[in-house]
This record gives sequence, C-alpha cells and structure tokens, in this order.
Amino acid sequence: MTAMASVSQVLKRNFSSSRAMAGAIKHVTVIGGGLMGSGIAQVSAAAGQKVCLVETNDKLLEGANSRIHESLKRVAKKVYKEKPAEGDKFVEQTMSRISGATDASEAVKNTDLVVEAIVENMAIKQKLFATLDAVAPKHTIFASNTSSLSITEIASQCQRKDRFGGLHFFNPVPVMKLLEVVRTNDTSDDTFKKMMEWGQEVGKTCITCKDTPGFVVNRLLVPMLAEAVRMLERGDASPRDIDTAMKLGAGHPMGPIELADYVGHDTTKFILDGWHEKMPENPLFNPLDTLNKLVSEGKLGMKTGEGFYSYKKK
Ligand SMILES: CCCCCCCCCCCCC[C@H](O)CC(=O)SCCNC(=O)CCNC(=O)[C@H](O)C(C)(C)COP(=O)(O)OP(=O)(O)OC[C@H]1O[C@@H](n2cnc3c(N)ncnc32)[C@H](O)[C@@H]1OP(=O)(O)O
Ligand SMILES: NC(=O)c1ccc[n+]([C@@H]2O[C@H](COP(=O)([O-])OP(=O)(O)OC[C@H]3O[C@@H](n4cnc5c(N)ncnc54)[C@H](O)[C@@H]3O)[C@@H](O)[C@H]2O)c1
Repeated sequence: MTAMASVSQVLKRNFSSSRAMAGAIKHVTVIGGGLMGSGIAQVSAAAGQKVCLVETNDKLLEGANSRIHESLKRVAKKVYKEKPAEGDKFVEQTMSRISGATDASEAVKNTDLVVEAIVENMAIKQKLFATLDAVAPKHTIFASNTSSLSITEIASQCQRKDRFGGLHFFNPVPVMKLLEVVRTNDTSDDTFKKMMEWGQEVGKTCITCKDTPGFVVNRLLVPMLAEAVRMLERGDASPRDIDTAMKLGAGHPMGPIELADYVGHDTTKFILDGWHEKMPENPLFNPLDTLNKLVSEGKLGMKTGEGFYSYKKK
C-alpha cells in the first residue's frame, strides 16, 4: 500500500481503542450476511454495538458467523500482536454482541438502525423495506448498502422517507476506511446526523453525497474498470500489464482487472447492465462482450476460482 495508510494502521485505528458509545444508535440489525453484511456486522459489534444479523436460513447464518470469526482473528493477530490473550478476549467479546435471526420482521422490533446488504435487486429491496416499515419502531432508521441503485427508489414504498438513507461500505469492510453516507431529498437533518455519528463510531471516515448513480466512488470506479476491459478487448495490453500499470503507476492497491475479479462478475454485470439501461446514451456503460462471456461460463472471479485470472490451487 502506498500513499494510503497501511492495512495494519487502519485495523489498529478501527479496533484497538474502545470508543465511547455516545451516539443515539446502540442496536443495529444487518439484513444479509454475505460478503458485505458479515463485514458490517463485524465492525459494528467490534465498536461495542449490539448486532442482530439476519439471513434466509440457519446454514447461511452459520457461514456468516464463521466468516466474522475468521476475520476477527486476523484483526486480533495484528492489533494485539504482543498481547494474544487480549486478542482472544476481543474476539470473544465481539462475537458475543452478535445474534442471528431468520425472521427480519421479528428482528427489527427493538432496533435503532437497519442496514440492508441483500442481493442487488430493486424489487427485492423495496419489498423487504416495505415489510419492515410496517413493524419497526417509529424512531428506527433504515439504510441500504446498495452499490448502484437509487436510495430514493428503494425507499419509495416506505412511509419513513425522512428516516431513510444510504450507508455504502467498501469491500473488505473491516479493512476499507471509507463510508459514503447518502442523503436523499427526503432524508431529515436528524437522520443524516445520526448516520454520520454512527459511521464514525464504527471506525469509518464518512463522506457525504447526494443520491446519484454510483455515489462518489462507484461513479468513478465503474468507468475505469469498464475501460480496462475495453483495453483488453482491443489487445492494447495484457491483464497483468494493465494491473501492474495501475498499481505501480497510480498507486492503486489492486489493478482494475484484479479488482473486478475481487468484486465478482455477477455484481459487475448487474451494475453495468443496470446503468446501461438507465443511461443508454452514455457509452461508458455499454455492455462488454468479455464480461458477458465470463458470466455465462460461471467464471465470476475469485469466489468461483476463475474470472479474468485463475485462482485455482495447482
Ligand atoms: C469486468 C468489468 C466490468 C466493469 C463494470 C462494472 C464494475 C463495477 C465495479 C464496482 C463494484 C463496486 C462494489 C462496491 O460497491 C464498492 C467497493 O467495495 S469497490 C472495492 C473497494 N476495495 C478495494 O478497492 C480493495 C483494494 N484492495 C486492497 O485494499 C487490498 O488488496 C486488500 C483487499 C486489503 C488485501 O490486501 P493485500 O495486502 O493485497 O493482501 P492480504 O490478504 O495480505 O491482506 C493484507 C492484510 O489485510 C488483512 N485483511 C484483508 N482482508 C481482511 C478481512 N476481510 N478481515 C480482516 N483482515 C483482513 C489481512 O489480515 C492482512 O493482514 P496480514 O495477514 O498481512 O497480517
Ligand atoms: N461485493 C461488494 O464488493 C460490494 C461492496 C459494496 C456494496 N455492495 C452491495 O451490498 C449488497 C450485498 O452484496 P454482497 O456482495 O454482500 O452480496 P452477497 O451475495 O455476498 O450477500 C447477500 C446475502 O443476502 C442474503 N439475503 C438475500 N435476501 C435476503 C433477505 N430477504 N433477508 C436476509 N438475507 C437475504 C443472501 O442469502 C446472501 O447471503 C448489494 O446491494 C451490493 O451491491 C457490494
């Protein structure tokens, strides 16, 4: 890592001090325990919050729990290098703040904040929030971790539009320092203030932005990744050379091709197709033949063992 803080510095800053829990939000419900939801649950619990993690079944809950446990052990090994017993205590105490549930409507009955991290699909997100809106306490704030969808549209079926916003985390959540706090035209000042305070409490540096496609980071990242694939398609350079160029020439921790494999091509395709449909006049979001081929072959990146690169153990 170059101009940015090292991973070790980030983990130390986020996890070593026991920050005072001064904010209004003490209990968080995270819906979806995949890649992002498990990370969001982890950083919330590590900061002293009570967390309920919701998944669709017990097996997926177990998977999320063990991902969190493994990640916490990596954090503890680094932060409590000289004091392993304290590290074990940190892992145990953090895990004890996380409970699991499979019924989201039941889970939100006593919560201050709901952070949704389920599949990137507008209709599914809208349906989930409409259901929860009818049962969650009046004061509860709703937030989505969507990468590419409009927060205003996700909130459109809810009454509590003033208590709705975006909390966009980055992958891997325990390591990445940024949180984009997204305000719609309806988000109240009070909700916005509470989301910002909560973001800082869970150890993130918060920036704020409007509810525009891709917010800040993805509006810049998506065209760059797509352009890297277009370079590849034209035969301008190899994947390895494009990645090396951006790492050594621009100081990025991962090159664009590696990063696309890391995010996963179900997600990258969903984002690109969705934006092409919404903004057909913008050539930056034109479909990519190479990406469509990878997805049709089930080569979704690191998580399936193959994408642009192969991750299979030889
Ligand atoms: C196909 C093209 C299509 C184009 C169109 C569509 C494109 C769409 C793309 C947008 C997708 C948006 C998704 C989302 O909305 C936004 C994002 O999240 S974007 C992704 C942001 N993330 C990054 O950019 C990551 C960049 N990479 C890094 O920072 C680093 O590489 C890394 C991931 C931190 C890994 O670091 P390395 O040094 O390389 O490798 P290590 O494995 O050794 O890790 C270092 C150190 O970190 C600790 N660590 C790593 N992961 C975790 C974890 N999950 N939990 C705890 N700790 C972790 C690890 O312990 C290591 O410590 P050590 O072992 O050395 O003590
Ligand atoms: N992957 C990334 O790099 C990244 C980064 C930032 C934001 N996001 C966004 O975060 C969200 C989640 O992405 P992910 O990568 O964690 O996906 P994922 O597929 O890893 O996890 C989603 C999880 O949600 C669960 N789920 C689906 N419907 C549910 C429901 N109704 N109730 C409870 N659980 C449900 C699934 O079982 C799955 O485990 C998406 O909106 C995505 O765009 C992803």
